[in-house]
Amino acid sequence: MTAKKIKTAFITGISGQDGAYLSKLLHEKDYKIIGITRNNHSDSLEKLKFFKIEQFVIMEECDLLDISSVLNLVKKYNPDEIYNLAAQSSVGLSFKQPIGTINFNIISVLNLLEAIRLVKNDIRFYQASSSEMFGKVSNLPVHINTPMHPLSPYAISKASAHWIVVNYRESYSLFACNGVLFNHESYLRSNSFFVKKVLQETVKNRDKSDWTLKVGNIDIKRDFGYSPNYVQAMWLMLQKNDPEDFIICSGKSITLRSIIEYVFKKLNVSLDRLVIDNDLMRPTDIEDIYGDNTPAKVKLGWDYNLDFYEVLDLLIEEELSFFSKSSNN
Ligand SMILES: Nc1nc2c(ncn2[C@@H]2O[C@H](COP(=O)(O)OP(=O)(O)O[C@H]3O[C@H](CO)[C@@H](O)[C@H](O)[C@@H]3O)[C@@H](O)[C@H]2O)c(=O)[nH]1
Repeated sequence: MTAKKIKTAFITGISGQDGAYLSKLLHEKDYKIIGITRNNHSDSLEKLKFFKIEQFVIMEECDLLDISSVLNLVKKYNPDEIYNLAAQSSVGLSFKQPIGTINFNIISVLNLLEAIRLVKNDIRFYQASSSEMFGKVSNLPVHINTPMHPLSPYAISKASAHWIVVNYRESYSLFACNGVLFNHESYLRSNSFFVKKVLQETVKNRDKSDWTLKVGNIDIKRDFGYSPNYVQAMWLMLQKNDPEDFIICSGKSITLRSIIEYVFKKLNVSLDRLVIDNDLMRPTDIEDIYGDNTPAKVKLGWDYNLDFYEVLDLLIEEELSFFSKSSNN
């Protein structure tokens, strides 16, 4: 009997929400995981500690803008798979830091692909691509070939990275693919993002008489899903026989206002607490977007049927439970 080969995976951006859920998934599948962060601070491990898996991940500090560091790391571990989740991932921040966002989100991808091409061209590469790059869409749902009209520096950077991946696949026959993920949430989401901000602030402050929830444009629609299920699609994409890009989404959009109304109702909070703050509006924003997840379901066997209100029920429960634990400590 031959022993099962242990696969090695790099996860860049391991300290984020998706990094933690993907680490958990790969750990359950017996992968050797190399977690790559910009700074190896103890807070990079926070989300891995949530699942008590930090001791199973080898952490490496690497500046993805520095090709020599990337080359050395690839030579050191000879990974089978690279999941590139590292990015300046905030659309809002990208308007304030357009050059930093565009520089990092494009050059880091090029460095990783160059390292694969030069060192070991059978490494399978997953790129965290984004629905943001479709931007101003005139025909919904979005398909993988829908024309792009990016509306932010972040979206422009992700569109460029997306095409770099396609170009390396077509030019050098690399197993490189884009997972075009729409908004996806979880308890581990950073609180600078809309859904987590609404949940965390409301659970924490709802009994304070002077508290208000300040938000930007909430009369727009987005396609929201659940992160633990979305990382499964990332893994499935790298197990296929041939590399291909996929849209990963729920298939439906809902207004941000309806999310606030749902959360407030569940937590008995009056809508008088809602304040629209013009400073939180973006110079441009997508009005409505949802995608077609049929190819992911059919070709990858990806299973996703959650309605976002079901996801919200789950997230409200988790937020309440962790908030009461932290208040009791
Ligand atoms: N963050 C935030 N967003 C707000 C607020 N008020 C309204 N919004 C609106 O809420 C929507 C969602 O914003 P975010 O949760 O910040 O996420 P995002 O900009 O859509 O980007 C996320 O999803 C993309 C697609 O998967 C990712 O590519 C990106 O990295 C990020 O995870 C945006 O239209 C934003 O303008 C607020 O107070 N805070």
